[in-house]
Amino acid sequence: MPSLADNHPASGSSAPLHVAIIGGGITGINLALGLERRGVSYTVYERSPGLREIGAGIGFSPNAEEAMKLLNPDIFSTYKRTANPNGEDKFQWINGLTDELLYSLPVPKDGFLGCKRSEILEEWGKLVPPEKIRFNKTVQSVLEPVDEGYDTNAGGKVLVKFTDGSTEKADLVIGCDGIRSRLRTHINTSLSPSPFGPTAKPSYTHKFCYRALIPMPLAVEAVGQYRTSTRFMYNGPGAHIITYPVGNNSVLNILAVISDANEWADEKIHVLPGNKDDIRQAFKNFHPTVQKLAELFPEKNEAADGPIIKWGIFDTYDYPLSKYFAGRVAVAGDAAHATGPHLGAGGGLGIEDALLLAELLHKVTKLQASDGYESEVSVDKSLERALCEYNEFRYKRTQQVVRMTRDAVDLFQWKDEKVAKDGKKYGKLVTQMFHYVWHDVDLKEMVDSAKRGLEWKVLEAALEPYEKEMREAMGGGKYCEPDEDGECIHCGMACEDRMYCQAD
Ligand SMILES: Cc1cc2nc3c(=O)[nH]c(=O)nc-3n(C[C@H](O)[C@H](O)[C@H](O)COP(=O)(O)OP(=O)(O)OC[C@H]3O[C@@H](n4cnc5c(N)ncnc54)[C@H](O)[C@@H]3O)c2cc1C
Repeated sequence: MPSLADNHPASGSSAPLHVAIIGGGITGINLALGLERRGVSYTVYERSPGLREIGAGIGFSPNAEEAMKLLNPDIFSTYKRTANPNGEDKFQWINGLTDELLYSLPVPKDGFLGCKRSEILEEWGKLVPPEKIRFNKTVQSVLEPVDEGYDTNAGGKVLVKFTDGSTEKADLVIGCDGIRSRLRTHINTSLSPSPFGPTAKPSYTHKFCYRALIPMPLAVEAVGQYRTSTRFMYNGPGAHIITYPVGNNSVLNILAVISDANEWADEKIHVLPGNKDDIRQAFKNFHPTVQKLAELFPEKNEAADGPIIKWGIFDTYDYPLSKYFAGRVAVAGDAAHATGPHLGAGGGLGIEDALLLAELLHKVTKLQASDGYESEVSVDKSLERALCEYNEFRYKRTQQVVRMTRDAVDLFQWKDEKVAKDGKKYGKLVTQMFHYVWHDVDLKEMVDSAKRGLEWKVLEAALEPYEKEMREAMGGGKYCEPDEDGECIHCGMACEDRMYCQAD
């Protein structure tokens, strides 16, 4: 099937707008590669000295795979090259107390593959031309023409200020700067009066996790060949473990998620020194298979010669943004809608966001270059309309996934024990949730509808001055006001239909 990306040149043509992408994580790099493919000018600003991801696994769901194909076929082929082949095309849940199969959900053929995070990001990063990504650039603030302190010499562009004192200009700034996004704060403040005060902040979900990549021979010794060959989740009261192989079956990715009645010690830091005893304690009443998996976690963080890391799971459920943009600043990925990991959806949603943004921005450049009325609309007005479409098509779905992810972890961790242990009821719920993430969006339809909406909105904006002129030429720009007999009370003309009043 032809890809949307097939319609675009493999980069090159100079475009009349420039986009600043803040953050070189999964979302930022996918967006960069989508714009690259469509010849839209951009620069990525990343605060780290290089593209960095932690040593853990990630699985990309079928919707994410589809979005990759449509964004840029090179994204998809790189993913396929890096991803681990499925042992079996299914996702299997085990009752963690009895070690019996609870439910098995088919995944599309060769789909929902696991990768090493560091590897996939590094490989995608190689596809971005080096001159288009700037490292060691931490955004401090952004200023738009309406903001106090805006430098009027900046020609109406958005100013991006960095902590090193430097400044850059762009027509549009897209914050792909993750769960603790500065750009989200900027938008929320700009959208005043905001229902959530000055920060639409992430909050602690009362779950924390431990993550590790275990050498495969050790994992096989613990739980056997089959259980390490494909994706499994072990559910139980207050905790669950998920495992799947990555790195061409060289390591087993393992994630233990544990419920926590306490508050998180410091909301500004999402990782804290951990202790393997947390894991032992959480799974002490589970089946020996799960206890063996729990034992696979290291006692120490060897690389840092320190304690293992405990990750707080935060999301934007309690304090969401009310809109994903303000003026010419937008957010995408976790910056817009951070979600827990339990449906394996966050990364994929960021890639879907990137697809829509890339397509809409490309459309703006095409409208600007057209010889129709649309080209008379300024770039900034067209961009604001593009962001309206982006918000319209992304807000509902992404917020729904944030909510559903909280329900999913409750299900995995036996909030309702009866349902959690009943394979039929459990299967129905879990299928609904995963299918919502995987299939509830037709990405091509989303892109086409949003582009049609943009075209219409830009045309309306283009015709506005002509309409005004015409109204004025036809009598002051007021419509007739009919009396009971259908005659205008001002000019006396018959006016069953709306028409311009001829009175002076
Ligand atoms: C335990 C766990 C397991 C998960 N498993 C899955 C899974 O299997 N599948 C899935 O799809 N999702 C999964 N997710 C979610 C997924 O990891 C995230 O949704 C995804 O990484 C978000 O990518 P992002 O690019 O939006 O943000 P990030 O990855 O957070 O990237 C943000 C980037 O912005 C940079 N940055 C931040 N602030 C600034 C600044 N001021 N200036 C410049 N740069 C800045 C950062 O350095 C970083 O590089 C999981 C999450 C967790 C916690």
